[in-house]
Amino acid sequence: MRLLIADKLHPRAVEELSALPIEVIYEPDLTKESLEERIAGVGVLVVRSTPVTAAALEKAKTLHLIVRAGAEYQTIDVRAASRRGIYVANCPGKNAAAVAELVMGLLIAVDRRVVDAVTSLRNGQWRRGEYSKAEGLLGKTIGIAGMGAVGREVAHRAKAFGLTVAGFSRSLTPMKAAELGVVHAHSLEDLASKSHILTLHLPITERTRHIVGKRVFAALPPRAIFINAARADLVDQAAMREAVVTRGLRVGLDVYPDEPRDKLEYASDLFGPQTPGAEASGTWSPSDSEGFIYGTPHIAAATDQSQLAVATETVRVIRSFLLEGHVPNVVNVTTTSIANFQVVIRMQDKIGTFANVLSVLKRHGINVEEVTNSVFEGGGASCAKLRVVSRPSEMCLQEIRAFDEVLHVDVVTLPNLA
Ligand SMILES: NC(=O)c1ccc[n+]([C@@H]2O[C@H](COP(=O)([O-])OP(=O)(O)OC[C@H]3O[C@@H](n4cnc5c(N)ncnc54)[C@H](O)[C@@H]3O)[C@@H](O)[C@H]2O)c1
Ligand SMILES: O=C(O)CC[C@@H](O)C(=O)O
Repeated sequence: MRLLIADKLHPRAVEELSALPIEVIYEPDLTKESLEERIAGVGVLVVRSTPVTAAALEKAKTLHLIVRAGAEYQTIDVRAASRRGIYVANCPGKNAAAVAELVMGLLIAVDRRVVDAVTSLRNGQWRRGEYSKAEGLLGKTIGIAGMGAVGREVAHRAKAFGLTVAGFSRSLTPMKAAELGVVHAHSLEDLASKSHILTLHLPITERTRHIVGKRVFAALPPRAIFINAARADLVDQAAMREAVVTRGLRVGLDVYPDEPRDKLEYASDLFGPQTPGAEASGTWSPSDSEGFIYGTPHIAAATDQSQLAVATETVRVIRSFLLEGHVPNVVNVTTTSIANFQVVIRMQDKIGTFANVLSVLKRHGINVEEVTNSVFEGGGASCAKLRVVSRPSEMCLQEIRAFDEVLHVDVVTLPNLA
């Protein structure tokens, strides 16, 4: 089988994958288009940000598994993969610490105007008075939207800075919030109204797209700090820029709506003055009462620690698939079965017995949803468990029992498996 790594992956993982019984092809520069040309004949695909489209999957006749070496998987057409019976797995939480570290970095950088202070020193200036006006973090409240892997890492670090943590998240109940030591918010606006700092750690979905707009910014106090190291499309960009001008919002970003993929240039007016008509110049820096935007070029997950943790998890997923037939972190296998009954069949482990049982079920119009089969020591007998939607009739069961090789047949109503 062939394994194609279509993005940069930590060298240690490439080495470990090469020790598995699979031919490893490392092509980190593949793009959406060139992947379509290279995917034929591949059994396992590893990607980070290279998109996997339905068009590529059309050509992926031998593909079994796609591993996204990262947290989310929206760059993969998961529906198209599911239609073709291809597993999609990810590496949840493995880069969370690195993202949280950058969030804390952006937070302090924004509060202390570190970037402008350094720029000023680089220009030969000593503007100590101007850069001595930070508000400080101790005693403030940070609102965390999305208390998943990254959100919790941020909470942990924020507490060490003496911040009160408030959280809003889909499944965060007041009781769970109390257990985590965070103030519970029942909505994003409620969270903003309780916070001096708002940081986003939500996934992008149809429900969360542009979830942060005018009302959320209006609920934040003037001069609040806003951090987004999650996804740009969570935010109404125009509303954010307006809040910078009208409410002195101070912003730290790692993600952008128009991130360049294969270029080294990024022409943007985001980091200059936001006031309409104000001229940007190389030496412009915000006054101490002005809002502003700082940014990093989508590097939150890019620490060596994080890349190694993600790569190690990628190897674990592939090794488990190849050696045990099990896919950890799979995201596209249904977890809710429509089966209502389990047919338990003990039989002699002989060629054709199982096929005979299936042909009886087929004749009686019964579709099998899930199957497990265990072989007993010595190899003489096996026990198959077939999950089905409708209860097989007595006649159907009698036909199965009539085979000499069938030792016992039982039907159990799910989820009562005793
Ligand atoms: N900048 C980067 O390099 C970088 C790196 C890693 C992750 N990320 C992004 O950070 C985000 C969070 O990552 P994570 O690993 O913590 O994910 P996660 O799945 O562990 O956490 C997401 C949290 O959001 C909550 N949530 C989902 N939908 C919600 C909704 N509609 N309303 C309220 N809460 C909702 C979930 O319950 C969960 O607690 C993702 O968007 C991810 O892509 C960015
Ligand atoms: O691979 C990367 O560096 C991007 C990471 C991040 O955006 C993710 O979704 O995990």
